[in-house]
Amino acid sequence: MAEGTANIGVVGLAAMGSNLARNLAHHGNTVALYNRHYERTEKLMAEHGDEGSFVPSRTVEEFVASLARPRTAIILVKAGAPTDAVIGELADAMEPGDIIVDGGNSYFKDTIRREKEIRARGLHYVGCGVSGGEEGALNGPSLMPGGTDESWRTLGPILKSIAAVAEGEPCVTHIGKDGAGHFVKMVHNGIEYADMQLIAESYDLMRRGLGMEPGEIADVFAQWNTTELNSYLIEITAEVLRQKDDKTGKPLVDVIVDHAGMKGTGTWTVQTALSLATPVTGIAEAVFARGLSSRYR
Ligand SMILES: NC(=O)C1=CN([C@@H]2O[C@H](COP(=O)(O)OP(=O)(O)OC[C@H]3O[C@@H](n4cnc5c(N)ncnc54)[C@H](OP(=O)(O)O)[C@@H]3O)[C@@H](O)[C@H]2O)C=CC1
Ligand SMILES: O=C(CO)[C@H](O)[C@H](O)COP(=O)(O)O
Repeated sequence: MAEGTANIGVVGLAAMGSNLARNLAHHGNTVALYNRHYERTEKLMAEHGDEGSFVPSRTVEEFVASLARPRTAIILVKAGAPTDAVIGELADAMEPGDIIVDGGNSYFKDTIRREKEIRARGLHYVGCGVSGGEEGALNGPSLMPGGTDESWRTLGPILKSIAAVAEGEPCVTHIGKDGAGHFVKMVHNGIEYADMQLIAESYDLMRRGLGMEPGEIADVFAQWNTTELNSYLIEITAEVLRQKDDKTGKPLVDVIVDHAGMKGTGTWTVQTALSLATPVTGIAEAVFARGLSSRYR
């Protein structure tokens, strides 16, 4: 197959993939682009195509041909069957030595299975946790890649070029083989569940226990954000509590339903902890609270 000029590709151009592709382009990478429905690719090119070097494609074959060897493609699509579908298409078009990276929130046991299947075809497979949400994907995520040492040699410099920087160091390290990266991302998300539950319960104590108004509680969170409690979640909690509903003028928090969805990473963390006899009581309570919240409609 012909060799292209892009040193990295992104498959899946929704919120995460489009921002990660832009981040890669901002840091001097030539980025191949592919999405199942071409409209997303067109939108990214129309709105941000002038931000760096992009090579858009309409088909997987065209996408793979636009990559330089070893061809390296990061997938950011829905976890589960969609990820398997995209891996299958890419593996059919790629050649031995090429690298498939799954940046989605895949279950680590799926990653172990996929790594074995892909290795048997002579390709490298890297499950890579991506943390920081859409904002992080654009401006600097924390990255948790697994996979082989060989794939890390190609991928490492690319990931270091786009990662967040803390204390002078890029927030990326080679976590270990096969599913190690997604295992760490799963536990990271479990901790995030517990953190969000702590925030929700602190709000509830102030609101129902002390009878404070959302604006007053926002001030408390904003003050906490100037102390050792400083974090992105505390910062945006203050912002969220200040939002008003356009229609009623009431605090938005009083208008929206108290229903928190979940995609599964917190549940996987607790299931894994149970099987390892490791207590993660705070995370378990957070998962139960999200389950209970699903009764509110
Ligand atoms: N959002 C976030 O804050 C974070 C998300 N993640 C993970 O990153 C991944 C991407 O997240 P996000 O950007 O929110 O996108 P979504 O999880 O909403 O997935 C949408 C993308 O998946 C593609 N897709 C869905 N089904 C298929 C399929 N069968 N075949 C091919 N492509 C398919 C869509 O293509 P099409 O446009 O054609 O429908 C689209 O590009 C997910 O695994 C998510 O869990 C990780 C960290 C943070
Ligand atoms: O991975 C993430 C952050 O790190 C995403 O925000 C993810 O969507 C969170 O999952 P859930 O909806 O289950 O809380």
